[in-house]
Amino acid sequence: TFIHNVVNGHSSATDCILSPISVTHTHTHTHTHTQRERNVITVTPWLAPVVWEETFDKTLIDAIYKMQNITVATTVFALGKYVQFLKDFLESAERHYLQGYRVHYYIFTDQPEAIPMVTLGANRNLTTLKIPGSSRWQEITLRRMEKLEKLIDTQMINEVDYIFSLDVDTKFYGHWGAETLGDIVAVIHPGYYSTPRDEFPYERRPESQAYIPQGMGDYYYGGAVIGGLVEEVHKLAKTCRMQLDVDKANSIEAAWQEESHLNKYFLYNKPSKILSPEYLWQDFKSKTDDIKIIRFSQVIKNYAEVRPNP
Ligand SMILES: CC(=O)N[C@H]1[C@@H](OP(=O)(O)OP(=O)(O)OC[C@H]2O[C@@H](n3ccc(=O)[nH]c3=O)[C@H](O)[C@@H]2O)O[C@H](CO)[C@H](O)[C@@H]1O
Ligand SMILES: [Mn+2]
Repeated sequence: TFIHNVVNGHSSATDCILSPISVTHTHTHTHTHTQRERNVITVTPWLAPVVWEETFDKTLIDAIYKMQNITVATTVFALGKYVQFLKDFLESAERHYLQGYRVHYYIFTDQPEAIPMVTLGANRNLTTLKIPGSSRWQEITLRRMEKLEKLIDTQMINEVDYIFSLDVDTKFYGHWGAETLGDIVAVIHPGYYSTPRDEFPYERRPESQAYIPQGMGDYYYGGAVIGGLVEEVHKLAKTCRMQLDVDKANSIEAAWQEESHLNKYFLYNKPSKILSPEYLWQDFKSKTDDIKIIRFSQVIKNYAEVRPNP
């Protein structure tokens, strides 16, 4: 292997993503001035890998997954003005996302006629699913769990192996391959990867089903990427949907809608693999030394212009 890990931190509770187990990566071949030190975790305290550049061997991973002839469903929601993001999302996915794998995009939209013509590669398909629009953006993101659950129920169990649910206001800039596949996969939110745990924007009101008490929680996960085996993602979507229903009945909406419920779910059902912020960056943020490559990123958007309500 081309990496050796030097574990030099404490292995106790997680206060901050950079501190729980500090792992320093060093190339075995020494290049003195180009080498940048990273101080990031590559495995969680429950022994799930955190995927960063240089922690995996792409050729070896492809050798494992190519043999399995897998299909990866990819769901994306584009309602209201968010249809404008589809072209860049799809074109960049066709350049970088799971190249060489069977990919089936499912696009939920209120405007099927607005879906751009994008030439898809071999073994890549796209299905459009018409759903009603909404005058509240919160309602749109909240409904993703229910739609995901129903989609898996109705057409996926026998057709698809893995699934990713992705935000549409995004673009791929670099390799996103089979190293992202796992039983149940979360991504670390780029805005909070070096934030102390007690400052994570979890839902803090006990009245909500998404409640996470101070002192608890592992990481702050982004709602823009959820992935895993179809059965596992179904369980996640169904659980979150039921919790969202309870909140709705109690007239409470979690701080960050379905993202809050996702974080609650992952507190009690640990992800088996975690994607580093290389897999969910934000275009307005400049690259830090820990990030060697930006693979997928939120584009800059004018909230007031694209969302149906403030
Ligand atoms: C980086 C990240 O993790 N972003 C999360 C964050 O803010 P974001 O600012 O990323 O939320 P957002 O406005 O992108 O909404 C999430 C997604 O809902 C869809 N959409 C939304 C509004 C609309 O009018 N039309 C439409 O299609 C679209 O697929 C979009 O990508 O919090 C949201 C919930 O509060 C979601 O959890 C997002 O995933
Ligand atoms: Mn987004």
